[in-house]
Parts: sequence; C-alpha cells; structure tokens
Amino acid sequence: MILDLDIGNTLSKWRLKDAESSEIRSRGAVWTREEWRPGADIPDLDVVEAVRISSVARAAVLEETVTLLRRQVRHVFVAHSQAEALGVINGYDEPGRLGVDRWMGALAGYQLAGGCCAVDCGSAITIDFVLPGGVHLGGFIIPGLRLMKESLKLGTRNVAIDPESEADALLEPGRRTVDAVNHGIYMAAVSAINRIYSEVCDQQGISLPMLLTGGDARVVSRGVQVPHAVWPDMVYGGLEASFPLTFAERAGKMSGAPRVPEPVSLEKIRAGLAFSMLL
Ligand SMILES: Nc1ncnc2c1ncn2[C@@H]1O[C@H](COP(=O)(O)OP(=O)(O)O)[C@@H](O)[C@H]1O
Ligand SMILES: CC(C)(COP(=O)(O)O)[C@@H](O)C(=O)NCCC(=O)O
Ligand SMILES: [K+]
Repeated sequence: MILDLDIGNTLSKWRLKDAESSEIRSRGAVWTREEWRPGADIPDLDVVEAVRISSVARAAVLEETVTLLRRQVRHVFVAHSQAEALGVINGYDEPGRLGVDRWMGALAGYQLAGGCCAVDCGSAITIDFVLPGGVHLGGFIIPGLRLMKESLKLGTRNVAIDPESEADALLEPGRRTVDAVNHGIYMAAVSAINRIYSEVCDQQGISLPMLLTGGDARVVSRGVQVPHAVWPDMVYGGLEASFPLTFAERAGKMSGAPRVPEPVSLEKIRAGLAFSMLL
C-alpha cells in the first residue's frame, strides 16, 4: 500500500492506495497538530511500503511525522516546491517559498489540462495560474471561509456553512448575524475567484480551464460562474506525478482526475469583465 498525506493548516488528509491495482482503499482526515499518532490517526503502517507527503504545517510537524514514519516505512517521499518540475516553471522569485500544496496543485493541473487556473479552498483560498507552455505566473492568497468568519469575532465561529447549501440562498442578504456573515464571506470568496480569473485571463489573452480543490471546494463551486471541475484529489495528483510508483502513475494517470472543463471564449470573459467594471 501507498500512504499519501496532505498536511494542511487545518486538516491532515490521508489516503491508502493499492500499489498494484492503483485503487484507493481508504481515506480520512484528522486535525493538524503538533504530533502525529499512527494507529490512532492513520491506518496500520504494517501494510504501507511507501509514503508521499505534501505539508504546509510548521516544520516541526513535518519533521516529527517523517521521523515517525521512517521507523516503519521503507520509502518516505517529501514534496518540496522547486524552480521547475514536470514542465512547470515556478513563478515565485524564491521558488521554495511557494506553498507546496499550491505547487502540487499546479503540477497536477498542468499534467491534466495543460494551462490552468488551480484554486484550493482550504484554510486559505489560493488561486494559481499556469500557462499552456508551463509558465506558472504566481497567484493570489485570501483567507478561507472559516478564517474569514473567525476574524469577525461575532460569535458565529462554530456555525459553519452547510456544504449542501445552494448558492442562490447563500447570495441573499442575511436577516440574522450568522446568515449575514456566512453569506458575506461566501460572496467575498466566489466574487474574488470569478474576478481574479477574468482579470488574469484578460491580461494573458487566454481562456484557461479552472480546477477547484480543498475542503470548501464543493460549496464554493456552486457560486463560481466560470466553467470548472472539482478535483478533491488534486494535491494527491501532484504527489502521484512527482513520485510515480504504480504502473498507472508511471503512465501519467492521476486518481480521481476529472474531465477537463471546456473554458468559455475569451470574448465572453472580457465582456463580463467590462460589464462588472461599469457597476
Ligand atoms: N468536516 C470538516 N471539518 C473541518 N473543516 C471542514 C470540513 N468540511 C469543510 N471544511 C472546511 O474546509 C476547510 C479545511 O479544508 P482543507 O482543504 O482541508 O484545508 P487545509 O488544507 O488548509 O487544512 C476548513 O477551513 C473548513 O472551512
Ligand atoms: C497559502 C497556504 C497557507 C495555504 O495553505 P492551506 O490553506 O492549504 O492550509 C500555504 O500554501 C502556505 O503556507 N504557503 C506559503 C506561502 C506562499 O505560498 O506564498
Ligand atoms: K489552500
């Protein structure tokens, strides 16, 4: 079995992948914290022959995790942001400073779709752009839904947006604090994504397919007008592409990859942008 780990600021996600059949056998998530407790937190390591890790948690969390895993697992691969990999050229002035989850998303998105806009809706919402030739332009970082809500300190912290909520309802004016806050932060997130996408496509003169991932991807997806696909395993896709272990991975296949969405014409994007600037 292969254990894939995606350690975010809020949640540490894991999945077990069969090295022979490439099937996903199980998956789960635990709160990211100082120490990693195998057994309680993750499945039995006896069946694991390789681990692949993407972590944006504090260095100490990763160090502890790696030390622990190395005792029981033969191959431990840790992803790092690089200046260039798999045809993608990192757009950061200091490539190593780009969050490795964003780098994994950019690599996966490029491998799947060529040029793309990769949006990760987690603790933060990150919006990254890769052009068809592999040039990563850099991106945008805004607080995620939960962080935006907590920053208001209006006592609505523990009332999360129901992931099943319809965008139409979330975009109405709220008539009580919790709704006013939820609808406000939702509008902030989806309008930022829509606008940033349009601005960058306009600047670059190209309409790019958009891919969405992260804990809030499903609910955010309902408010994003741009054609896009939700890919919950996008970060894992970057790990698969960076450290291919199975037959399917060596052939370039990434688990759970969606169909590439057909982007709208650049003219339409520009018309929408021109209209929103009039308002
Ligand atoms: N069951 C859940 N538990 C915690 N957060 C959730 C859950 N479902 C959705 N979320 C949302 O997803 C976010 C965490 O998403 P995730 O992509 O795992 O973030 P990160 O990678 O930063 O840890 C939370 O901030 C919250 O808004
Ligand atoms: C921007 C992030 C905090 C997002 O992390 P997440 O929301 O997935 O936990 C993470 O990618 C990070 O720590 N990046 C380093 C700074 C940067 O990318 O510029
Ligand atoms: K994120």
